[in-house]
Amino acid sequence: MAPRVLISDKLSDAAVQIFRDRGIEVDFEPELGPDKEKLAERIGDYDGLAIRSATKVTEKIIARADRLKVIGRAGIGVDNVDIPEATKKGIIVMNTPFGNSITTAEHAIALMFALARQIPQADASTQAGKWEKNRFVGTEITGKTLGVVGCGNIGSIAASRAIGLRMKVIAFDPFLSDERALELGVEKVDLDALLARADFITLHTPLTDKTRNILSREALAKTKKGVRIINCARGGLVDETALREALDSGHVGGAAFDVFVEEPAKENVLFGHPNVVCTPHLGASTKEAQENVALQVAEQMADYLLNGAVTNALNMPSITAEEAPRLTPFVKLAEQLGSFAGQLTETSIRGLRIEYEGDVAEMNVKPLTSAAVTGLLRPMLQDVNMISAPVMARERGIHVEEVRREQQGAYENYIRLTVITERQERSVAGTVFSDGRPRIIQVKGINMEAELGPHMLYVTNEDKPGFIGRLGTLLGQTDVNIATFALGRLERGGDAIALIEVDTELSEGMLKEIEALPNVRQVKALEF
Ligand SMILES: NC(=O)c1ccc[n+]([C@@H]2O[C@H](COP(=O)([O-])OP(=O)(O)OC[C@H]3O[C@@H](n4cnc5c(N)ncnc54)[C@H](O)[C@@H]3O)[C@@H](O)[C@H]2O)c1
Ligand SMILES: O=C(O)[C@H](O)COP(=O)(O)O
Repeated sequence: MAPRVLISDKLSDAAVQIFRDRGIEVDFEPELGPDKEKLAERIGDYDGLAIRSATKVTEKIIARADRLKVIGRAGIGVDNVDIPEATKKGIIVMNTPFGNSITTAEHAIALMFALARQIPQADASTQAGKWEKNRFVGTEITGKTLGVVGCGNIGSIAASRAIGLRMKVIAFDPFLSDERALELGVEKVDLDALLARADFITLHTPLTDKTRNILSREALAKTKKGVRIINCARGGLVDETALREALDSGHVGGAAFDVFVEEPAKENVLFGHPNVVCTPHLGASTKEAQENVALQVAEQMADYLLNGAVTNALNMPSITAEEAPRLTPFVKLAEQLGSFAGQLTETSIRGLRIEYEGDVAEMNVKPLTSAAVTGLLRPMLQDVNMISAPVMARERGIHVEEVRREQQGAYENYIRLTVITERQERSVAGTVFSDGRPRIIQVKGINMEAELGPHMLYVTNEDKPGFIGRLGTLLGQTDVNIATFALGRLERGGDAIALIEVDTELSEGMLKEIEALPNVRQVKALEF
């Protein structure tokens, strides 16, 4: 069945065409985005949801999204998506981090000019027939200082445009390296220095707990008299009430806002001030940017739904379209190894070491590690998936270590997973043969070769004659059919392991009877 995608926001038509060309069924219903009730009713029918900022993908929507595999944001900000809930449910959230950056930086520069020359006010006055030449005396921006708060993709483009306009650019961004600042030609400063020196301040950070009200009342008080403030990033970065007061007192000379604490902003404390310029979240709204993000998000979502390739996901490591088919059998092996170890572990897990050897060590092992952790945690946490597993392991204090060795041993590729508990370390290893099917090749240091089926019987025993016959007879007497039988031992007469695939689920009573056989140490039914 072809995957189905819902576009619930005003995306460029280009996205619809891409989905169709790739054989994906698509419903383009931009009116559903703002209608939470209707969206909740419909979301259960779709594998993919493509959005901009008008669709709020809340916990409630996600709870009804039983088929949903991917949410694609045609744009940058994903603060309208409940990512932890999506993660719990195994839904990938992806965005298009660069497609609208230039356009948004240009909007910030446009707003800076609008403030410097009061263009919207002068336009309104002129068209009202007033010709107020003396009222609109502006300020030249050449030689002025622009303070950039958040010098990432958009902030750095805005900085480069401002440098081109012969401004001096200073930037506050704790994650901006000295090398990058040098390369951009900006001076790295702390926030207080930026506030004290900037003639214009432009904000380009995401809205986080750290950046909320980064321009607070106190911060605004530290700015230079007459400063002009531009916000094209997110509402909530500036205390709007405090800014209004600073505008009223004349301390702040002007403010140009594209984003607001509450959107759509039908009313706002900034509205009506003569030195305020507002646009309705237009930062990304150019034909070029909208085509970029729509095309990109549709391609990314189609790649994921059709081939398992992951690009620009916020809750999953990337997998390219080329590597996706190659990784698939290894993902299965890693999950089986994790599940094997998880089902045998009864005490709390402290750590997990995953060793990749041979060919597989040269692959993108991040998804394999996620699969191994998923398998390991599933016996304890039913709802875990490849997307949520790394977060869940971290939350439970399970330290995950990846080791890669490119040299080959006896196998072309080899994955060994070691679970570390308070009491012991237990390892299980496997490989993928050229038939693309995973095999278990070592359990607790004992070599064997077993393919895992849905119902497995795991028995550890002392290597003594007669054991296999007794076990076979017992299973036969109770009508349990053996599909495959793999054996291994440390040495003659030493520890031995039997891994047997049976056609039916094993009852508790059956397991007890096997446990009672001579020389048996441990018996476990494993499900895969
Ligand atoms: N108005 C619009 O239509 C529009 C369009 C596109 C993007 N945006 C918004 O613009 C913002 C920036 O987007 P981007 O693509 O440049 O993001 P980005 O991730 O490339 O850059 C953000 C920068 O903020 C910095 N930062 C993080 N925390 C900080 C802090 N506490 N103090 C200072 N700097 C901090 C980061 O180090 C990073 O360099 C986002 O919020 C995005 O949603 C708005
Ligand atoms: O984060 C973004 O990409 C911008 O805020 C654009 O939002 P929009 O797609 O709703 O215009």
